[in-house]
Amino acid sequence: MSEKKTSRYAPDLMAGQVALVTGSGSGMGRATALEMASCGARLALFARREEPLEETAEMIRAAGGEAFVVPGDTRDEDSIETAMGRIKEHYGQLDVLVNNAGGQYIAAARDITNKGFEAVIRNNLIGSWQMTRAAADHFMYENGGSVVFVTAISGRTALTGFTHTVAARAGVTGMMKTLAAEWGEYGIRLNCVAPGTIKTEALGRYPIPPERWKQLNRSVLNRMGMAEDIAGTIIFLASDLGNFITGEDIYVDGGETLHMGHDARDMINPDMFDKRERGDGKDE
Ligand SMILES: CCCCCCC/C=C/C(=O)SCCNC(=O)CCNC(=O)[C@H](O)C(C)(C)COP(=O)(O)OP(=O)(O)OC[C@H]1O[C@@H](n2cnc3c(N)ncnc32)[C@H](O)[C@@H]1OP(=O)(O)O
Ligand SMILES: NC(=O)C1=CN([C@@H]2O[C@H](COP(=O)(O)OP(=O)(O)OC[C@H]3O[C@@H](n4cnc5c(N)ncnc54)[C@H](OP(=O)(O)O)[C@@H]3O)[C@@H](O)[C@H]2O)C=CC1
Repeated sequence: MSEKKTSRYAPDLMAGQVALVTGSGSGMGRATALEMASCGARLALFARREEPLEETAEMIRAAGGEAFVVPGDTRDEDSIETAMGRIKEHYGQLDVLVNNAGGQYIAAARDITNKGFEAVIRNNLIGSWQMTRAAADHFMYENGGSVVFVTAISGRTALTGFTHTVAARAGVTGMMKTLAAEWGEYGIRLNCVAPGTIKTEALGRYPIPPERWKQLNRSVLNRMGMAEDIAGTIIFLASDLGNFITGEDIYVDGGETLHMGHDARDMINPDMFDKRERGDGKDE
């Protein structure tokens, strides 16, 4: 028997709860699933590829937790229905949904075709809607629950090369707020977490070397975000700690969106505050 992993939160914070995390085979989804399990939640793990999900499940079980793999695609209604049915059969309940799955490609707006735009909207907006609607239909209208969406910092700032996903994420935030207003009466809370640049497997899929990511990093905390930084905030919102929070949008970006109107380092002297260079901060 392995030793139970120590949680940053109380080990019984989510005891008795079942949580479904999409995109939990890697990155922020995996970190969230692992930490929720260490808080006592029983996990349902959802993504397209089964193998990474099984790895996450093994990590949870090795730490003494409970996890169940339900492969599926957030864009495919049938696979969502199958997943909900299997969760009902296996756990009999669903209290928390984390809509974390997503992804896009980088392209200048003038190179994005209508088909490409629609594909990214389907992956990042419609997928989250379909998951949320199914969770409400099958479980949450009756028993209440909590839904957390992972979006992006684009609510506060432009992201050139990402027009399609910026539109999708803005759609998610608007949808979340409206659902929060409509579904409060069912005891369903909905919130967003907007990550800055987070060091996950996904960044490796861009043609940018790790050292370059450090230079590109604009967090005033002088380090890149880690998946655990996002997981902690998702759990805060999803669990009873966030019991009176709904319709909120929390930025977890290390100050990346502070937007200094003027930076005295650029205007006067790059060393006037300290001698560190951008991106040499503690990174992990
Ligand atoms: C929120 C942004 C913050 C950015 C901060 C920086 C940090 C980044 C964080 C991340 O988001 S990490 C994610 C990294 N990316 C990935 O993991 C890849 C994700 N991409 C996909 O999963 C798919 O490409 C898709 C977006 C879901 C589309 O897949 P789908 O199967 O639905 O469509 P396709 O048939 O593949 O393509 C349809 C259409 O879309 C256009 N297209 C797709 N891929 C590309 C590409 N790489 N480059 C240019 N265009 C693309 C294209 O028009 C396709 O049509 P056809 O040309 O094939 O007819
Ligand atoms: N890393 C970053 O800096 C930022 C990331 N984000 C967003 O945060 C979320 C998590 O990112 P991160 O952990 O970095 O990324 P990852 O790519 O590591 O994780 C995303 C996961 O989503 C799953 N997924 C993608 N599309 C679907 C789908 N249609 N149905 C089911 N599962 C799907 C993928 O698994 P599989 O392929 O097996 O389906 C993958 O494991 C994503 O939405 C991302 O776009 C936002 C801002 C910044």
